[in-house]
Amino acid sequence: MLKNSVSLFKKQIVLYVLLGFALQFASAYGIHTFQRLIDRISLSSGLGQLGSLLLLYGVLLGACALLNYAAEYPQTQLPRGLTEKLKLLALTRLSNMDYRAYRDLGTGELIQSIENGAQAGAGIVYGFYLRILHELLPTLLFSLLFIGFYSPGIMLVIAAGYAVVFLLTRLLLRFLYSIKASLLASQENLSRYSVRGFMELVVFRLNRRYPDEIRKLNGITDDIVRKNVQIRMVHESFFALFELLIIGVKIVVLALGIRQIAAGESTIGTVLALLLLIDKVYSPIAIFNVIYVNYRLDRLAYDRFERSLDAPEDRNLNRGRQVETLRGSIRFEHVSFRYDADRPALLRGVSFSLPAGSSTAIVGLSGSGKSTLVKLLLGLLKKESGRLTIDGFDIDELCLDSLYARTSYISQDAPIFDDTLRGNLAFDAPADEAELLRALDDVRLGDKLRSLPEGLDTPVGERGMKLSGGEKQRLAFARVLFQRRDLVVFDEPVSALDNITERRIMETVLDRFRGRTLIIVAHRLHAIRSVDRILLMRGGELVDQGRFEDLLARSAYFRELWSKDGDVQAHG
Ligand SMILES: Nc1ncnc2c1ncn2[C@@H]1O[C@H](COP(=O)(O)OP(=O)(O)OP(=O)(O)O)[C@@H](O)[C@H]1O
Repeated sequence: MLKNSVSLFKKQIVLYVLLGFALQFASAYGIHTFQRLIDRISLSSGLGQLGSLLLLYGVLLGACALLNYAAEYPQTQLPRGLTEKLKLLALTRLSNMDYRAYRDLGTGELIQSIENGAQAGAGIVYGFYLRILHELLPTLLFSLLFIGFYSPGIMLVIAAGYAVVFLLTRLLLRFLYSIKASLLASQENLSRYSVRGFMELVVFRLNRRYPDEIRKLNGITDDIVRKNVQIRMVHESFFALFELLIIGVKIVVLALGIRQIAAGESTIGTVLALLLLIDKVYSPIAIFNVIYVNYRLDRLAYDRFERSLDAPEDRNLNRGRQVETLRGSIRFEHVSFRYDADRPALLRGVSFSLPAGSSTAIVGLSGSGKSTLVKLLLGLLKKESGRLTIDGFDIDELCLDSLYARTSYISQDAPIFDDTLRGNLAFDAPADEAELLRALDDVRLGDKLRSLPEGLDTPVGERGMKLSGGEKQRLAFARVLFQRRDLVVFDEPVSALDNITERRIMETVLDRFRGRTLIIVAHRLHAIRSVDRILLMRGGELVDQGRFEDLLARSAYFRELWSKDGDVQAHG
């Protein structure tokens, strides 16, 4: 992902590096010009040329200021741009991810890991590689060039200083590495616990868990603050030691310089220029050590981020035979599936065949595998064995994205997302307002809509929090009615509806989708009495199938379910 995001900023990167070389050349040449100026004045020689030297010095200082200003543009754009693009690339990867791998990711941890990882990725590119190319390399190159010109012997003192700095850094890194690793883990934990606390107010309030949750988060926050302070203090100790080292080198150079001036072997200008160049030549090495430490720490966060998104892609989401038209005949032949390799298969040898344009209900007790079956049929989960065809084509050969263009699905868990009513019905696609209203009227949400001052532009809140459970389900129904796709799959769409609303909506749905393939997972059997076929699931097996009356007549298990359903209706 890092390479992809870098390739988006090629031009800015080249500009940034060139500006760095130009700037450091102007700066080092400026010091050299300064030395010549001082020597002309102190030695009172050639004062006639002072004006042109002064002008050159001014031009070089001015060029430094302008180049510094010009560098502000890529300097601001690159780190921000790289961070944001990495986040987008993370979402792109997520959008193609295998559904099961996605289910295994924890939202809170993932969000924090993406935030940390995107910043770390930008830190690696901008804070490390580009800083070396833009600043450290040119500074070092031009400073050494001019120092070599004045006094090659000083290079030895500089080399000895470099060795000390490197030894210090190695010690530092080992220490910082372990603090950073545990800091990242604490940050992800903090995010995980706070996200669940923020999202699940009712669960935590009614179970009276907030004081404990806050206490737990308090401990983690203290730990994060402590580790951040530790990292900072260790970093700063390096700078303090480094400054002492430079002071030592400068005193030695000054002492030698004074002796040489007294002996007439050097000039005041040369000693001043050397002192300035020593600062310049050491600063890249100090900066390098700090950014190298940061680079290694960023790598830690970035690798964590890559790992969390390093899940397999859905192999036929965007590949395979395009579904141009969908008649909707579905066939399962001895299909088996398991969630965990070390546990027995959940679905075993399931076989059935649904003609195009028929309506089917899948019924059975909780945990019998109904939702799993539906997710296999939609290609979200992949079967372990057997054959599953849609319109005669093996689902593994179909391009799922083209199947989804012709399919509507309402999942069991909140099918509503954070947007307006209009957004939840039509996403961002332009939609005919009258049609949207008709769909809302069909699910008895028309009156509610007309009472809202913002109408279709009313926000529904995160996961539809501003709607009742039944309104959420009805809004999801309205989306499906509005979409009018060829294959429609509902996974327990009516659990939050009262009997009267449920019956009306089911009648509307069966009527509107007559002639299209309709599959409904249902707990309440009275709602699906009129479907063409019922699949009866028990413990991961398809134990019977047929019309409602036929099953009632021949299946004791179906009668048992029906009698429980009757109890609910009688008491509900
Ligand atoms: N991601 C998963 N990993 C492991 N096991 C899972 C996973 N999802 C579901 N299961 C298990 O598979 C079994 C069947 O689940 P499924 O959701 O298909 O049942 P269901 O018949 O739709 O139940 P319900 O009527 O309660 O929705 C359950 O025992 C469930 O715990």
